[in-house]
Amino acid sequence: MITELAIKVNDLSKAFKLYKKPSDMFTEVFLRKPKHQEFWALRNVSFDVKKGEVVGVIGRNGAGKSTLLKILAGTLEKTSGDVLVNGRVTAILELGTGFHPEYSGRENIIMGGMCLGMTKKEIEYRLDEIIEFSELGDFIDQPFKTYSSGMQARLTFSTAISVKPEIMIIDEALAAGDALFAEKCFSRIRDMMNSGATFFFVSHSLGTVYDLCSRCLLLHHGETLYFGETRIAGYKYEQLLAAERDALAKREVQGPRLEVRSIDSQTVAPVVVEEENRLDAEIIEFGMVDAARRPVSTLIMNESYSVLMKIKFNKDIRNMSAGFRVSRETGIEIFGLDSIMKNALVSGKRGEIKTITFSFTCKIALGNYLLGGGIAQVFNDNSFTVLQIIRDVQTLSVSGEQKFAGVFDAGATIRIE
Ligand SMILES: Nc1ncnc2c1ncn2[C@@H]1O[C@H](COP(=O)(O)OP(=O)(O)OP(=O)(O)O)[C@@H](O)[C@H]1O
Repeated sequence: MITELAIKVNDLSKAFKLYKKPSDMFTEVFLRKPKHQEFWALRNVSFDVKKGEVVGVIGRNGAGKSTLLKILAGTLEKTSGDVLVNGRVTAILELGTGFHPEYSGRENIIMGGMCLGMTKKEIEYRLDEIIEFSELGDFIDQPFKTYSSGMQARLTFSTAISVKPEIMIIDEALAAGDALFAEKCFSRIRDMMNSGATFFFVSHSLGTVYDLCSRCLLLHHGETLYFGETRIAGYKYEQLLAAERDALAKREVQGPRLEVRSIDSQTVAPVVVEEENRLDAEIIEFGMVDAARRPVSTLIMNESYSVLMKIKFNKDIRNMSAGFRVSRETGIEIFGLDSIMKNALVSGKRGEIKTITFSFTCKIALGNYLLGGGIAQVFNDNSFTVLQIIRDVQTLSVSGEQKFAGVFDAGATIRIE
């Protein structure tokens, strides 16, 4: 039933006209000579969002996410297709949209609230609550133009949620706030979800999407690559990223190239493509799994996981060390283990396949990480030869409730005497 839908988009396309120089636009308008090229930012996108549903939009830069949100919010014209938005919409598209740079935060809340359809009386009634939520303190009376992007995000979000929208459309606005403010917003979003509000939002953080969304739209070059179950959308997005990272890291990887099989096939762990050029031993499967040994890419704090590594021996090898690393996207290693560190060396005969399981409890901070691994042959004098290194083959994100400061939970305790 259409009334149960908050958003329905059918075959939506958007073309932008690109002109080589500004004068071409005038030539086109006045002389009626076509002087533009068409660029399709969205092509035949269809999906629907049920009332009370939280749907995420993911995709690489330029995929068409903002264009889609602007069309839904009514600030951009579509080229073709049907768009139905059923309910009172509040959109946070760009930080500070509708706010006046010279006015103070307080004045902008009043103006912004009125733009969102509140009466002056209603806003004045809620003003203290909005300022308190924004945590801007004394800065609330400073001009908006002096605010950092995080402070702008605080004011924008605090004002927008005060109207109690039926449908909330958010374009990555929360990313500008710090982690604590984002947490507070997420908890408010959860409250609003429970009271039946519909959310449609863009995020570059898969952890956030996994945390909040029931379904997810993956856009790629303006087209729908996938719409449906959030984990599958996230996995397909990771495949895209991994393929591009793989292309970049190709020169660093020794041995055969890795590919990630589709989640629709039987196995989801990365699998080696067969090639002539065999290594003495090679990693044929590698990836993160949960306690039930199902492949995962989102780790929940304090739950148990394993890194599985399957090695195939192409000749008899004695004493091999296998290892993995979990790193920040900046390259800083956060944790890992080499089997030699635990005096656990792996040996095998030609044709044999061995599976190594590294188990751990997730004690790292919320955020995104990369998983890599490698194998090396260890000799009697403790020297070694690297056989294969696979860098950053999987993107991981950690979610849950963080009850420690920094990047690692060392189990610090408190005693008050
Ligand atoms: N006004 C415009 N005129 C011409 N091209 C545009 C315009 N707005 C967007 N585009 C193009 O449309 C494509 C989609 O842009 P959009 O901003 O929707 O991407 P996005 O997925 O939101 O990217 P990001 O993650 O970087 O915010 C891009 O190639 C962009 O250059």
